[in-house]
Amino acid sequence: MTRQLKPYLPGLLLLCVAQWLAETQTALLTDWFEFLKWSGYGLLMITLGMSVHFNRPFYAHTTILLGIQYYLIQTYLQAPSTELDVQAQYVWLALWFPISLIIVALMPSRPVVHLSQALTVGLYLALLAWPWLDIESYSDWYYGILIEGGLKEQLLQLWPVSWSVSSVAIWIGYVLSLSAAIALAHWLKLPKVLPVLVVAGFVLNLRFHLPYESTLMLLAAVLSLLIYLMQQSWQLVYLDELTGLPGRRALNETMQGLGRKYTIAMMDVDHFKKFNDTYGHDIGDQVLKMVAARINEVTGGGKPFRYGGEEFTIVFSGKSVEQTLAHLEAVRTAIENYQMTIRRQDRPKDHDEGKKQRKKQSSDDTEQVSVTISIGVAQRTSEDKDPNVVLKSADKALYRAKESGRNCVCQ
Ligand SMILES: Nc1nc2c(ncn2[C@@H]2O[C@H](COP(=O)(O)OP(=O)(O)OP(=O)(O)O)[C@@H](O)[C@H]2O)c(=O)[nH]1
Repeated sequence: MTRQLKPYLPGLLLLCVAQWLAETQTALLTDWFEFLKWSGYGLLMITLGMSVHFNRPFYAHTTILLGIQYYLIQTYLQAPSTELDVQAQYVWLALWFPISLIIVALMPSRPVVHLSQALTVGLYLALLAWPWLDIESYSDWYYGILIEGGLKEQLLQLWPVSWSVSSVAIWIGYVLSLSAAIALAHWLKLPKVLPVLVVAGFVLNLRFHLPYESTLMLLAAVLSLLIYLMQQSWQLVYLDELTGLPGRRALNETMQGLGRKYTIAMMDVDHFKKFNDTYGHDIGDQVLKMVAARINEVTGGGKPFRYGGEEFTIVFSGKSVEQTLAHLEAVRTAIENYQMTIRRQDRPKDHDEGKKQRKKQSSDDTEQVSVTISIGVAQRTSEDKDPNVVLKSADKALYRAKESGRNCVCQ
């Protein structure tokens, strides 16, 4: 549970800090208001530039959405909300923001400079345009539906407390958008900043009455965007895409920072070429993910990496070979004992023939497979001080493990 919540923490923490400042530091905020306001626009420009540079359209769109929302709040919504037009615009803007975020999140992934991105901008601007271009007809419509159409009574009946109708509409809109954002971030693996931004919009609307609330929430939201964008760029550079383990670049940097005592283990999946040839490259990929997941569970303070292909490395800082052997044995046996269920490859390609056969052998459709790994391990010595030399010694020990019949640890 805590692992699932962890990605949301940086953004939520920033939102909490912004709320604390809004509650307690009014005098300080008054003195610094102009600076904070223009910093907000500056950070928006930096985030937009970085999103375009790193080809991250989702981040570019959310930065634009935040910027538009902030500009409209500063320009049009500083009047008391008892003014009917202001209230009508406020409700529309409050709902437009999370709806546009969901639209942007659902757009198919295309490069940042692509016609579809311009169309997406057009779509959310069109959604926004009516109340600002034609406020009179929009207000007539808004109040027509709400008051003459009886929607106000219906909405208020839904609510146990006597809130204003705009609060009820915003609550319903935000609860739906937040559920959609969490579902998208979780199941479609969309950026975790999406729910954080919906929460930011929600809190902003709940506490709109506080002075400086919109400026603080903009700063918190845009800083969250920047943090998530940098985190994603870091992952692109350092993490291996298939297995999610740190890759070769991360290994090289870790090796540069090692002290006087450390051990390096090199490991390689046994007969993996044969496995690929028998079951296909896609199932080979699934096996590599399974192997990486077991290696990632290594105990004893080992740091796992994907060295490349079907080779992995574990670095134990501050440990001798003897201190690591039990932990490496545990990884080796965990992989040996792991049974992966795969679909059989010999199913007939022809659809009708396939159906007939599946009836006959419905439970035979799958097959259990397992793989083993060989491990070579070496530690820093007074002769071998360079981590690259230690790595080469571990590689030689791996070769000996292969020669000794595989599925074992050699030093
Ligand atoms: N599916 C898949 N296969 C990979 C990947 N990277 C490397 N391979 C395959 O891994 C296999 C490595 O084969 P070899 O180096 O000949 O070694 P081996 O068959 O494992 O034999 P031993 O190491 O001697 O036990 C090759 O067939 C590569 O195509 C990958 O990312 N995915």
